Amino acid sequence: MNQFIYTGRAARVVFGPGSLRRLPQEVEALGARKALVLSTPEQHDLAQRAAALLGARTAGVFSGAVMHVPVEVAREAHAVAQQLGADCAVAIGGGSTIGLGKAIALESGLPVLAVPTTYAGSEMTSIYGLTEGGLKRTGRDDRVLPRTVLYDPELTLTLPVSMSVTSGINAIAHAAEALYAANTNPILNLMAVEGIAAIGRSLPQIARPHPGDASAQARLHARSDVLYGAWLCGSVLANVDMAIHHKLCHTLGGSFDLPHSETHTIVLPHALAYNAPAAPEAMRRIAQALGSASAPGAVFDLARDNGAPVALRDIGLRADQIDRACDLALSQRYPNPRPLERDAIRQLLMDALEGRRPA
Ligand SMILES: NC(=O)C1=CN([C@@H]2O[C@H](COP(=O)(O)OP(=O)(O)OC[C@H]3O[C@@H](n4cnc5c(N)ncnc54)[C@H](O)[C@@H]3O)[C@@H](O)[C@H]2O)C=CC1
Ligand SMILES: O=C(O)/C=C\C(=O)CC(=O)O
Repeated sequence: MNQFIYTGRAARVVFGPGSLRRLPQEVEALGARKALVLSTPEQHDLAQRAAALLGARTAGVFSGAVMHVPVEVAREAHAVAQQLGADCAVAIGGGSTIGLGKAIALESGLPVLAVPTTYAGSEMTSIYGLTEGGLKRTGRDDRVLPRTVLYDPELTLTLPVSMSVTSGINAIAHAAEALYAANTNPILNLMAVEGIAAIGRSLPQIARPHPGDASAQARLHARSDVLYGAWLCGSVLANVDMAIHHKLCHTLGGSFDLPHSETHTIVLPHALAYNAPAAPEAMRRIAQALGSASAPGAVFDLARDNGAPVALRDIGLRADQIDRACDLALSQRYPNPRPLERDAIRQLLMDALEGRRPA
């Protein structure tokens, strides 16, 4: 029998090709007069484009966003926002840039307008992450939830194929863990399955388009479908507890400096295999959404067949770091369908290190 608590989140979502053009209206609708535009150094030109669209509503551009939001960068960006008298932050980019917007909001309460250009899903969550002294901590605070999100699939056309695949699987991870979270509910399950299915069917079209699918329209259609899936997957992450998969990835990212979406992509099949005996219904739904008989196998194949890395060794982890990663991951308590068993988690990490396909 259903029994659940569901808190709807209040973000305004504008979705569709060309949505970026609505930026000035949407900043105005927030009641803001001066926006600080945030980006990574690599997306400085895009930030300048957003600033040009905003015209007199631009306070300035800060292009210093860095993955996992080091506290030093968060403090610097907050100081710049104060100096320039910004009353709103426009975060244009992936999870790193949106994370920086969240860090400013956490400190100052400034509203954030997010324009995501990857599939990480951070724009839909009130989860923030900050890294200090080699440790990443995450928290939840409603102040950091972006008030408005502009999803413009045209902005994702430049996302390299490799990053598109790993970022899409990062989004699948949110939905997969939602399906076995103790605090999930029927609405979230629907969104999770739909999100996984959209990403599962359209990622291969981005990575390996058939000759007939190579037109600009077909490419945009596939990008739009994956972005739609990412929106759903981010929305479900916002409402559930993160379990072993996300905790392992945060440990590997925060303490071993591994890249975020690649780490998610490699660890997810093994985290699912770990939890499979304790969460059979979630596995059935994930497998079905991906058109397969096995959830761990389907995620592994989606990565491998579309050119993503499948071994932690290949993105910089060494075998002699596994024990420390295991200790760090076990040093926190968090809900997980299967109890946290050291030997089995060590084996999970070894399998991920070597890139073995889960049985
Ligand atoms: N708080 C939350 O709910 C979530 C937070 N995150 C956080 O987000 C960070 C990772 O974000 P990601 O989106 O994976 O990567 P990212 O934001 O670090 O982007 C990776 C690189 O790709 C570039 N890039 C992004 N979009 C592009 C595009 N369309 N075209 C060309 N280049 C583009 C960026 O400028 C950057 O150089 C991590 O710190 C992670 O913890 C991720 C998911 C959810
Ligand atoms: O670091 C954060 O901002 C917190 C959450 C996530 O990164 C979610 C994820 O692991 O994709």
